[in-house]
Amino acid sequence: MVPVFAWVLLAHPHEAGWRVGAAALFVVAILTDSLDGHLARKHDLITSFGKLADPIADKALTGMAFIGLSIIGELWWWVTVVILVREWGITVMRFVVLRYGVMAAGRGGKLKTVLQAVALVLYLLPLSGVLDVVATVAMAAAFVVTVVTGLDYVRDAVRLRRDGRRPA
Ligand SMILES: O=P(O)(O)OC[C@H](O)CO
Repeated sequence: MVPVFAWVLLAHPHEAGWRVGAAALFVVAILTDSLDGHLARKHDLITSFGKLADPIADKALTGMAFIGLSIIGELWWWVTVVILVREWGITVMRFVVLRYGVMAAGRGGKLKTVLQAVALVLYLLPLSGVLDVVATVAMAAAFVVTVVTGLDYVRDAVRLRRDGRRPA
């Protein structure tokens, strides 16, 4: 679904209908990812693989949205670059500390994904006026929480490595 979303976003970036289509595809994709995790928890099917793979699936989708929005000139590149460095840096770190334990997504990481999703949908939609301001505020909140939770994960990884176990 990520390539289809990217195509719809980039094909006609300044036509309102295509932007609404891109936003709708994004919502379906992110809800599918979240339903997947919900079902795994509900049916007690949580695996170490799922703990590693789920955040990667989220990042593929949100990463494409951030890059696409910067390509079409809707979002500063520096915001996209900082967020991508945080997201993929944490992913690499998860694999580096794997021998000490699986660092699953925490509450902060989940909140960050929700905030990013809300901000991205608002940016994908062809909004104007006060809603444009709401979108900017949502993106600022998502940016701050993304950076802060990234630093939290670094602290957790250092602890995990030092103690040789998963942090509480
Ligand atoms: O911040 P992360 O890397 O834990 O990612 C969080 C996930 O996307 C939540 O499902």
